[in-house]
Amino acid sequence: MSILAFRQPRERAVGGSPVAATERRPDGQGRIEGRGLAMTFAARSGPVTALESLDIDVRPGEFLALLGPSGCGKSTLLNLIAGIIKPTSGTLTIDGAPVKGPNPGCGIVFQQHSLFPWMTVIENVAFGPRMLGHGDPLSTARTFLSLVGLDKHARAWPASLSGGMQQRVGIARALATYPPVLLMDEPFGALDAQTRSIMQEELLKIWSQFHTTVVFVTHDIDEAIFLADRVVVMKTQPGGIKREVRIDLPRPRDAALIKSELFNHYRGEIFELIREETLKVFRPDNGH
Ligand SMILES: Nc1ncnc2c1ncn2[C@@H]1O[C@H](COP(=O)(O)OP(=O)(O)OP(=O)(O)O)[C@@H](O)[C@H]1O
Repeated sequence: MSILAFRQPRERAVGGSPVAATERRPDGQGRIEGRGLAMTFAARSGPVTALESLDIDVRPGEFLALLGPSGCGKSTLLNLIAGIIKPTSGTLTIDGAPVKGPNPGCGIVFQQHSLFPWMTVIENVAFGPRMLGHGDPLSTARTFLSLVGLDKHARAWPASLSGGMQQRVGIARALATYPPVLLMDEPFGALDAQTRSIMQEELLKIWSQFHTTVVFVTHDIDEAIFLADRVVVMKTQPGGIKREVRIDLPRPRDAALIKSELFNHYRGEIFELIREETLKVFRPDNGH
């Protein structure tokens, strides 16, 4: 599949107005549907119900952020979508096909750089296309390294790159198989504030070319608002969805947006939602 097939498909940011997420993905792929999802872990101290009765729909090409207090099940939900773990009950499909295990239709980027240290940067990015038997893995890898601005570092070892550069390689690697879904678990959590802000803008630029469906886990309210079409705030004990907040900020977005009145409004609303849930953990008898 050509990289051009996904280039700026139908987004017309006329007057900066947002476009419906359903229009974004020309091939209509990347739809995630979860119904009645529950996940109970058998921990040493007894069963831990991480998620219960969770329904989720993510539209093709949508950018969804998951926010919530620590332990509310964000990573668990991401791992279910990735097929890394199986739900205790409920159904989960991607483009109508049940998720039965890890599938190449999901690219994954974790917080800690998960590059293979024994492979050069370009070999890391070529790994997925090679495993899937795609035409010319090295040429694909070069294309994606160029997309994240690291083509000059193709022959470098991962350890010689900064944290931000390693995460860019991680994004290139995750996208190099053209997955309809990109799952990101606090990918910028270990970066300093400035690098993080630039990485967020870079991610949106890349996304504007592919419109891969993104599910992005973060603890950072500003990051979630800046990136997402929709922020899902999760609740604790057991984990589920508390509220969804649609982010009607114009695209394309740049860092100046975080000073706007509307951004501030979303920040306040989401802060209160998360605070309510966090208080339940710290003051369980308080009735909050
Ligand atoms: N493999 C596991 N075995 C036992 N319990 C687990 C396992 N994985 C997660 N849990 C528990 O499930 C709950 C949800 O964990 P999860 O990591 O999904 O939360 P989270 O919202 O991603 O947290 P954080 O924001 O701190 O990363 C927690 O109580 C956690 O201890």
